[in-house]
Order: sequence, then structure tokens, then C-alpha cells
Amino acid sequence: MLVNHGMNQLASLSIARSYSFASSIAAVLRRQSFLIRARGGGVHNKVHSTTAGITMQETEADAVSILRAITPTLDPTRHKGQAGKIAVIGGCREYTGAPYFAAISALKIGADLSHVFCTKDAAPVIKSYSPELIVHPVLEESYSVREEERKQVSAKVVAEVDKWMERFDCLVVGPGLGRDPFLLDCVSEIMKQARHSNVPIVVDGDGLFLVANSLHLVHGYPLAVLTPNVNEYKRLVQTVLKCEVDDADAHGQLSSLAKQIGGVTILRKGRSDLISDGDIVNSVSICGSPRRCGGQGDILSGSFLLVLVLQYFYLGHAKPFVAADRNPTVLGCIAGSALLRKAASLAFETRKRSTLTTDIIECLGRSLEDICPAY
Ligand SMILES: NC(=O)C1=CN([C@@H]2O[C@H](COP(=O)(O)OP(=O)(O)OC[C@H]3O[C@@H](n4cnc5c(N)ncnc54)[C@H](OP(=O)(O)O)[C@@H]3O)[C@@H](O)[C@H]2O)[C@@H](O)CC1
Ligand SMILES: Nc1ncnc2c1ncn2[C@@H]1O[C@H](COP(=O)(O)OP(=O)(O)OP(=O)(O)O)[C@@H](O)[C@H]1O
Ligand SMILES: [Mg+2]
Repeated sequence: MLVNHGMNQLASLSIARSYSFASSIAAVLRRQSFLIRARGGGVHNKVHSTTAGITMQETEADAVSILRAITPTLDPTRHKGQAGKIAVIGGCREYTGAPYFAAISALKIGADLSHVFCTKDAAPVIKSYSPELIVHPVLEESYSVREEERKQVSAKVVAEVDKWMERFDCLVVGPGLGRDPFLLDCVSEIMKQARHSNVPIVVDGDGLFLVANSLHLVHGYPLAVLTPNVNEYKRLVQTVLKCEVDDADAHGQLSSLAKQIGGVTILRKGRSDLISDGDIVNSVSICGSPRRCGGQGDILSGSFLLVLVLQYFYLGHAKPFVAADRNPTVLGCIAGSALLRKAASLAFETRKRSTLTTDIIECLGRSLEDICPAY
């Protein structure tokens, strides 16, 4: 009922111009529809029994078909913002590359607007990388705030982000965030606000450090996607499952981890990317690049195609391949992984040993075009 009601409202709101009250309502309705789908997701392939005795389904995802199915056609009737607005929460004194990689990747695969919320000293650096990004210098680290001012500053930081929240289709928390305790406290509050507004949250990098110590931030939230690398995954397994990583039962352990965190979607990055929401385990093994330069995970977190997935699920335009019962966050992970790995492979073809993250970003467009031509 809620979905149909939402779709009808959306149809009448689709001509609304950017940043109007109507478009804010539409965003809320779209997110409700997305939430309903995320709660009911699942596909059914092979059934396996794991060493832990858990019955589980596993599939080598047909990533290219999924990517084709969920990529929206370019439509001249759409206005700015309808192809996606994302925000990256990250960027501090040490790390300015990571949030840039995440934010620019979203634009390169078709999002209309990409924001970065970072610390004051990181902002001019990130702005100087690209005029395309909207950079908000709002986050504060402990060194710049006196003890007695912390409560007031924290409220101000959270309010600065919250006034934009309803407009975002997806939040990416963590690339280059750093681990300053005061900053992480503020980010916890921002995540609570995002969850309250049903905004999908991709958690990566230092965001995973935060979440491993504060699981309640994502526990049971079907619109949360965690994207751990080797270290980050190890930390999650130790904290949540109270054991060590067991590669002999990689699929069973990933599925248990996702279940234990209340059905969030986890993408375990590695030679093959493994994706599960606790129901099935998908793996994406499309040939990538043998170069392991830093920043490739940041591209992935920004290019989740979640924005694109959202457009289709929100607006009810999903092409026939995308069954209504598939969890859109899982689809977003599969598509993002396939796209990044193909771009990395294309970059390596020409750059070989000198392949860098910026070269891979330059290949994101070609990667998408090869799989799903614009016309
Ligand atoms: N240009 C920028 O601004 C970038 C900024 N970034 C930002 O940095 C922040 C911290 O993120 P992170 O990924 O560097 O931290 P973490 O996961 O603790 O890894 C640290 C160490 O773990 C090891 N290690 C890694 N992989 C391994 C493996 N497969 N198998 C075994 N060991 C492995 C390896 O250690 P080593 O080999 O030196 O012992 C590695 O150096 C975060 O905010 C992130 O977003 C990055 O996104 C990069 C681009
Ligand atoms: N051994 C590998 N072979 C092929 N591709 C890989 C391999 N390891 C990782 N990848 C690809 O690179 C992407 C980034 O994974 P990685 O483990 O480098 O993340 P990360 O450590 O978070 O990166 P970042 O430096 O951005 O923080 C993965 O999604 C995966 O597709
Ligand atoms: Mg990373």
C-alpha cells in the first residue's frame, strides 16, 4: 500500500524543481519504498550446508546483467538531482584523497551532485582537486575545540549536516575520516540522523572503526552497507562473532556476521568480493587489476551505484531482470564491485605498473559504457 501510494505521489512530484519542498517529500517517499524492498530482499540459488551447519545460498552474481538492468536510461525530462545526490562524510588533516576518490567516483558513474562534509583544514585541499564537488568544512577534531565547548560545537556540526540530509539519496561514511574521538562522536550523531530519515548509509574505512565499537549505529538497519577490507573485516569478526577469520568457511562466516548485525549488507573486499545480507552470499570475481594501490576501496564506496539503484527502485522503473524481491543494497554492491573491477582492469591495460587510483577513476565511464551504452 505504502509503495503504491508513494509511487503515485512520486509521479505527480517528478516535475518538481530542485530543492523545493515537494522534492524533499518525494525523497522521503522514495526512501520509504526503498526501505520496504530492502527489508524483503532475497534471491534463491544453490543451497549449501556450511561447516557451521548453517543452511545458506550462494551465487556467483551475474554482475554485468545486474549492472545493465539497474542503470537508468538518460532521460531529457529529468531535472538535476534526479540521477542521484550523495554525500561523503570524511576528510581530515591526514587524508584528503579518500573522500575525493569516493565523491568524484559517484559523479563519474552518473550521479548529479556529490557533497563532501570534512574538517575545516581538509576542505580547501579537497576543493582544489575538483570544482565539481560541493565541499562543506564543518567537521571538527579535538585539537580545535576546547573541552567546555564540545557539546555546543557537536550540536552545530550535526545540525549543519542534518539540514541537507533529506536531499541525499545515500551517505558514504568513513573515507579518510580519521579516528579523532570527538569527530567520531559527531559522526555517530550524523549516522543516527541519517537512519532516522531512512537514508541509505555505506560505511567504509574509519567509519568501520567507529561502527565496530558502536554496533548499535547500524544494527538492524536494512539500508546499511559495510564495505570492510582485510583489516576492517578481521576487526568486525573479532568484535561481533568473538572469533578469528576462518577462510575455510568464508561464506558461512560472512553470512553469520551479516545476520548478527541484524541483516545489514556486507561487502568483504578481496581477490573476490563477497557480498551478503545474511540470506545469500554473492561473489564477484570479474578480473580487476593486479595493482593494489591505495584508494580503490574509496572508489568502490562512492560508486556503489546505490544512487542509480535507488532511482529505479524508487521510481518503479526497474527493468524486468530486477525482481521485486531482490535486496537493492545487495544489487548496489554487486554492480559497484563489477564496475570498479572492470575499470581497474581497463586502467591496467594502458598504465600497467604505473596504474594509480586516479587512472582507474578515469576508466569508470568507459567501464560503464562498455557494459551499458548511453544510447
Ligand atoms: N589517499 C588517501 O587519502 C587514502 C586514504 N585512505 C584512508 O586511510 C584510512 C585508513 O585506511 P587503511 O585502509 O589504510 O587502513 P587499514 O585497513 O588499517 O590498513 C592499514 C594497513 O593494513 C595492512 N593491510 C592492508 N591490506 C592488507 C591485506 N590485504 N593483507 C594484509 N595486510 C593488509 C597494511 O599494512 P602493512 O602492510 O604496512 O603492514 C596497510 O597499510 C581510512 O580513512 C582510509 O579511507 C585509504 O583509503 C587509502 C587512500
Ligand atoms: N587481490 C585482489 N585482486 C583483484 N582485485 C582486488 C584484490 N583485492 C582487492 N581487490 C579489489 O579492489 C577493491 C578495493 O579493495 P581493497 O582491499 O584495496 O580496499 P581498501 O583497503 O579499503 O582500499 P583503500 O585503499 O581505498 O582503503 C575491492 O573491491 C576489490 O574489487
Ligand atoms: Mg579502505
